[in-house]
Amino acid sequence: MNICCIGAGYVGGPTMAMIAKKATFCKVTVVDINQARIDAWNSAELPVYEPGLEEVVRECRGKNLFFSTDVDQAIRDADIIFVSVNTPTKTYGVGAGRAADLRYLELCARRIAEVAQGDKIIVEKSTLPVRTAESLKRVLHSNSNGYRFEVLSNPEFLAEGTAISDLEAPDRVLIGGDDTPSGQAAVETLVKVYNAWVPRERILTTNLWSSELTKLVSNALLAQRISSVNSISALCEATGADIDEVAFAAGKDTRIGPKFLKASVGFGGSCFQKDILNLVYLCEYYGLKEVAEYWESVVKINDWQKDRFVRSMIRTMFNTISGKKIAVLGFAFKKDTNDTRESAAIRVCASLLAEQAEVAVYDPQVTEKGIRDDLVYAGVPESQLARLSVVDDPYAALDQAHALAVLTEWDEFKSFDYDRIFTGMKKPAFAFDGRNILDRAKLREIGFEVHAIGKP
Ligand SMILES: NC(=O)c1ccc[n+]([C@@H]2O[C@H](COP(=O)([O-])OP(=O)(O)OC[C@H]3O[C@@H](n4cnc5c(N)ncnc54)[C@H](O)[C@@H]3O)[C@@H](O)[C@H]2O)c1
Ligand SMILES: O=c1ccn([C@@H]2O[C@H](COP(=O)(O)OP(=O)(O)O[C@H]3O[C@H](CO)[C@@H](O)[C@H](O)[C@H]3O)[C@@H](O)[C@H]2O)c(=O)[nH]1
Repeated sequence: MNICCIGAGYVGGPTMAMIAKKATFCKVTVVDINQARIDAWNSAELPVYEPGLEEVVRECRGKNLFFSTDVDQAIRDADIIFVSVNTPTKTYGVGAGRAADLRYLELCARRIAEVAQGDKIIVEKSTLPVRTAESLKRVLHSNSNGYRFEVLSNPEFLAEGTAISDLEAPDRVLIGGDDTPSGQAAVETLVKVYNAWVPRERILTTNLWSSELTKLVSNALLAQRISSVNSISALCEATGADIDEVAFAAGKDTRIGPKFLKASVGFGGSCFQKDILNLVYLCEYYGLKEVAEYWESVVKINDWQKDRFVRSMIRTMFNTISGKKIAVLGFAFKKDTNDTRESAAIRVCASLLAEQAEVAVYDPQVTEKGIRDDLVYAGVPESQLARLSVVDDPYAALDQAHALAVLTEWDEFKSFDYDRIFTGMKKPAFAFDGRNILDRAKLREIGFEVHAIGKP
């Protein structure tokens, strides 16, 4: 079976690598218009950092896994075409700041219709608004040369940093298709691919719209848990309760469950905010104002939590951080990834720079260019960026700093030499733990003044 995936990003690359590894009867070609990205996939330095990914790619690349910029040829050769292009929040026109920008997806559909020389199964891998499959079918069939295109929805649930284990043993694979004989046949073809390693009972099949909506709802529910626990973290700080104790005890109720209740400086990542705003836009479109407001509050609490963290830093440091050096530990939106999209660190660093702090960032995986680009995109002016430094050595970031702020939960931060760090810092030495990973008792013993999320 020939599989093509359009879009060699965080999802397309790892997902197709896993299909190539497990469904060895498939030849998988991942294509992209970004030459640099494809070159990187074909090199020793993959464009995506994921534990375990390199091994899978090394095992399959050149055998049944290929990366190419020849989009047309890959489309022509394929029986199944996954579309895994970016679907960012629209920044212009109607729905700006909320709706999903579907222009890349539509371009793919038009290209497929134009160059295909046979019937194809088209799989929506990107996260999309409900009923996108309908538009996709119209674009495909209005431009086809008489060939049939069966459209399926197969949203991806992998989380970054754990992509390989998530793909290897997914909680579920979801496939939505039309309730017609040809639609169901297409669903069965895709089921066969996943069933090469995923037990059949974990492969759920639904109609197209349920599948598309489930993806948005899953992310909304996950993000809602974080905003819920973050909102309570503020109440904990006010009352003397401890958010980790509260979340642990509440999560012991099997109806609530223990996962995704970790208070933090705020959730980030390319998906949660984008997908909730997409859901909000859909609700507004269908006239469901109250439902839209309900879900939008999840994003509002998240922004409030990031701002609350910065306000607390400023208040604690005698109401001014102007000219003070602040060491920021971690810029990625979570550990074990080099991805910074919507990372809480962006808003926090932008605010610190606006307050005229000297910000020194250390992240084990994110490049200086990535960090500067993010801050420029966030609107930080050049004059303020002059006060930003990005260093490879965490101890250099911390030397002579007035405060440290943990913004990503990288494991290595736990084992730093805090005695040495304390000696090199200005006094009082402040530690603001936006991830609750530091050993507060030990740091206090050393002499730090420690502030954590939702802690007395
Ligand atoms: N990142 C995640 O963890 C994750 C998880 C689940 C779902 N998703 C969803 O998957 C989709 C892709 O996300 P991503 O993080 O992989 O995005 P990405 O930006 O990393 O990758 C998308 C790729 O598509 C390419 N592309 C765009 N238009 C193209 C075209 N016309 N022809 C060929 N290539 C084209 C881009 O060059 C880019 O390399 C999004 O809808 C996202 O919401 C992402
Ligand atoms: O208890 C928690 C759990 C997560 N986070 C933060 O939430 C964000 C998102 O984390 P996570 O969900 O682990 O990573 P993503 O890669 O964004 O994955 C989410 O978004 C993907 C894209 O749609 C989905 O496929 C995944 O199922 C969904 O978990 C990160 O900033 C985390 O630090 C918390 O603050 N507290």
